[in-house]
Amino acid sequence: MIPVTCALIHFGTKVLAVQRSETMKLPLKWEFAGGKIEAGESDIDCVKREVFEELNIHIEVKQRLTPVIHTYPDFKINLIPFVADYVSGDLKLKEHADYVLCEKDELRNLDWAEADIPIVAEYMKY
Ligand SMILES: Nc1nc2c([nH]c(=O)n2[C@@H]2O[C@H](COP(=O)(O)OP(=O)(O)OP(=O)(O)O)[C@@H](O)[C@H]2O)c(=O)[nH]1
Repeated sequence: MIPVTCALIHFGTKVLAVQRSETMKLPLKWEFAGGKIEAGESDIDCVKREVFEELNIHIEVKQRLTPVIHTYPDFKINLIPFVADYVSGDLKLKEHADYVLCEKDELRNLDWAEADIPIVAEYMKY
């Protein structure tokens, strides 16, 4: 099972979602920025590192949501979500096809990676 972190990043009242590119696994699905935990790395250090690598921004982690274990046809992940605030940096997409800043109730309209669906549902009640 692959441990993966992701961040629901607040920009004021909005939250950031990113779209996977056509060449990534789960092409064109929406997700929260993040990635695989490296050996010896904490989950919070991981999410901060991945967000900077993917988006060129710094975040402050505020809260951990409930992890989701999800089995895709060819791999299984433990997806660990964090709510975070944007701190600094110009947002630049390094890997993703697109991004959107959504109000909470707009998140449901995106075509999410399956593992993210329970996270979006929990965040609705947050
Ligand atoms: N970062 C991130 N990954 C997610 C989310 N939901 C979800 O199913 N994943 C899956 O978790 C896996 C690990 O994320 P990653 O971004 O480090 O991996 P990747 O597939 O881009 O890299 P890879 O091609 O080197 O394996 C991906 O296969 C991705 O599809 C999410 O919200 N954020």
